[in-house]
Amino acid sequence: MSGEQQSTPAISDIHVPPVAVLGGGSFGTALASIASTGGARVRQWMRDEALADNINSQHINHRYLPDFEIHPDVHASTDLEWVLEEAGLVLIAIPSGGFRTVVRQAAPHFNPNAILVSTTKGIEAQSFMLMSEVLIEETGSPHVGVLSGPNLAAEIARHHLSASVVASDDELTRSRVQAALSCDHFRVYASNDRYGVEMGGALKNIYAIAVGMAAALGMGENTRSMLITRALAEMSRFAVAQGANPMTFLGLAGVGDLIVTCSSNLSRNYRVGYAIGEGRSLEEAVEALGQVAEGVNTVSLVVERASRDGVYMPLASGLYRVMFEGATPREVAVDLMRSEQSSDVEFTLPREETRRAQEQTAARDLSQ
Ligand SMILES: NC(=O)C1=CN([C@@H]2O[C@H](COP(=O)(O)OP(=O)(O)OC[C@H]3O[C@@H](n4cnc5c(N)ncnc54)[C@H](O)[C@@H]3O)[C@@H](O)[C@H]2O)C=CC1
Ligand SMILES: O=C(CO)COP(=O)(O)O
Repeated sequence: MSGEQQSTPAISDIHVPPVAVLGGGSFGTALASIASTGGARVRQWMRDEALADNINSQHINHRYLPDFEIHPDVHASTDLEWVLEEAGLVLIAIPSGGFRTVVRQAAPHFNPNAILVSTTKGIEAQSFMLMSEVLIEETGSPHVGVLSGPNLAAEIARHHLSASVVASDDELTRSRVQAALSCDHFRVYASNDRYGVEMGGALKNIYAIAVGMAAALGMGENTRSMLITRALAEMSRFAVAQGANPMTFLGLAGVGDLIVTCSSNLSRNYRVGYAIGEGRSLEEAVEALGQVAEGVNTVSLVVERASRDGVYMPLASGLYRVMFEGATPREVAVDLMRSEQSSDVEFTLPREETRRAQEQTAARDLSQ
């Protein structure tokens, strides 16, 4: 051995393969630009030829991110085979409703060792599968991950400092994504709780609708804070019952994403909730949006699953009643305020203990 000191390999030493982004919406476009800024060769697939031409000639996605200049090295195309040619990292930003169809179409063109990453925050309706599970089922790849975090596309596009989480049990997937997507305005943290990270991204959309609704009804910051915090309790209760690690909800893909989506008018889910709170029907709210708001479908799927599994989810159930059963937001708010007074952090004081203490106190009072 020579006497020279070996330096520790840094993330900048990791090879960044050509990147393919599937999806021509706001998030796919923001991610393509980040990867290009980081130095990767980037091709972006979309089904709309005019939009692809637009991106290539003017470097603007007029339909989904009109005020933002895309990195000039991003090449858009409707030719899936060309986009996937040589791609070592594939980022999939297709809404959950079309995700499996696109993956099935793309699968024959994936390179055998390509890293496949879902950035979609939704649940498949028929199967209740998360998108990384769909990816594994469709491809059998060992290099599957998810990217999720507080990542409003329009803010990323404006180069506001942002961070996300790559989650995978495959180390190679985590480090390649960190290397490909890190740049001066974007950081990527790693997690091995793929299920928890992905569940966090899907569930927070439900609560963004609820908080948007409360904002439209003129409720204040105490209300917002109560809703966000109880939402965190509720979503982690549900996700843990399905197999997630509760600690994941303390991170960017849990509380981080919940805060941003419940606080910003840039969130489409928040905007749908706001429109309903102003008195619009769900159909009107979704049509006026013209983009995907995953929470609209997620709420039905989660409420049904929670009822099957006996998971207590008063906020999601109340929202479901407003969105699909004609209850008014005010009725639901009153019901929620009068419902069981439970424990704050269930991981320290279980709900059952609070209930038992209340029953014992009531029994003692009755006997006096
Ligand atoms: N926009 C954002 O700030 C963020 C979005 N996401 C997630 O990314 C996913 C995609 O969202 P966005 O890009 O924001 O949506 P978007 O509404 O801006 O665009 C959706 C894109 O997907 C395309 N698409 C829909 N169905 C398709 C199909 N069957 N085949 C081919 N293309 C299809 C549309 O043509 C459009 O280009 C969603 O699950 C969302 O939750 C995640 C983080 C941030
Ligand atoms: O996931 C997001 C931010 O992290 C985007 O939220 P919306 O889909 O509600 O716009």
